[in-house]
Amino acid sequence: MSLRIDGKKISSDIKEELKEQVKQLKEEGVSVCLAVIQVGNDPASSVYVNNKKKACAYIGIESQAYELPEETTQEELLALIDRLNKDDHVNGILVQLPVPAHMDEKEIIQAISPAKDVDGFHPQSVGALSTGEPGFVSCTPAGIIQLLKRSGISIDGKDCVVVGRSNIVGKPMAMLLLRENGTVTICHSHTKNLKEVCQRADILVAAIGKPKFFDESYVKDGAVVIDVGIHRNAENKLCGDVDYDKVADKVSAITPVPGGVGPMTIAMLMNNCVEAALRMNNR
Ligand SMILES: NC(=O)C1=CN([C@@H]2O[C@H](COP(=O)(O)OP(=O)(O)OC[C@H]3O[C@@H](n4cnc5c(N)ncnc54)[C@H](OP(=O)(O)O)[C@@H]3O)[C@@H](O)[C@H]2O)C=CC1
Ligand SMILES: Nc1nc(=O)c2c([nH]1)NC[C@@H]1CN(c3ccc(C(=O)N[C@@H](CCC(=O)O)C(=O)O)cc3)C=[N+]21
Ligand SMILES: [Mg+2]
Repeated sequence: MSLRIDGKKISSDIKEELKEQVKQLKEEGVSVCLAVIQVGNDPASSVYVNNKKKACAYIGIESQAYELPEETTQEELLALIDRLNKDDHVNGILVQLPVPAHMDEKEIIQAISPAKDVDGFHPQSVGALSTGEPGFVSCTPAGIIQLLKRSGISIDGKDCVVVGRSNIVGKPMAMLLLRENGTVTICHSHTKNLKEVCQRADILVAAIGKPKFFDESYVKDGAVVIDVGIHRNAENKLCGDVDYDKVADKVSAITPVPGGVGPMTIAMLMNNCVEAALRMNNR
């Protein structure tokens, strides 16, 4: 029997804590406001953006939604970001990724003030994470650390294998596991003997974006498996990078998709917004 790590429950515990904190702050005259920018209308992005708005409403965070047309120019988007950077009422700014192909994602990320970078994607935030300075941490990996901690799973001294090296998931994940004193290996598409490397993991984080890629042959008996992948099939059913049914019996703990890492990403975004408001008010 393995533990099914309940991200839905843990994220709702965190949202409950944040709701209480936001209520307290309001009484002290401090409000929290997140600006969410979506360019174009990719349906998957719209689902996530909606989940973010709902979470804001639940916690008592004001959300401003900017739904810009696909044809928006880079200059128009940069002008909006500049305006939001200067608006003292706005604490967090998020540009939903991916942006349309004609836009420069790197320049957009760098335009957001690090003080409002609740996604933790700005190079200054990334640098702060790696040197241990205060700064915003990418929500998905931060959420995974919370899932482990709140499930009583220790990271200290464990062999951690992260498969995937994207700037928003794999790399910050590795850095956070290192900060928690894990022994960290990062794998990617050039890794030789991927299966053998994964079989050594006490904690395996799957973030490659390939549906049900990891079956029982990739995991050690009793390992902890974190599934970051999210895929929607023709019947609108969600699955992860891990073949849950094949892996679950062999491991000590595993996150499901949906209801695992995804809800935690949203909860950590809310946490970063509250953090941004606290800092802007010198708390
Ligand atoms: N639940 C959540 O909150 C979130 C979920 N996601 C999901 O997580 C998954 C990963 O997202 P993201 O990090 O943005 O993905 P990217 O596509 O940016 O990165 C994928 C990474 O996986 C590596 N990779 C791809 N195929 C293989 C393979 N066969 N063997 C080993 N490594 C491989 C790539 O290697 P290389 O660098 O060599 O190309 C790359 O580093 C997606 O399914 C995404 O939808 C993402 C963000 C949040
Ligand atoms: N600037 C930016 N910041 C992001 O944080 C960001 C982004 N762009 N682009 C896309 C990825 C993906 N992402 C998810 C958020 C919530 C769920 C989530 O709530 N998942 C639910 C299911 C949701 C559903 O029904 O589809 C679950 O797994 O249970 C998933 C994925 C944030 N991302
Ligand atoms: Mg994120």
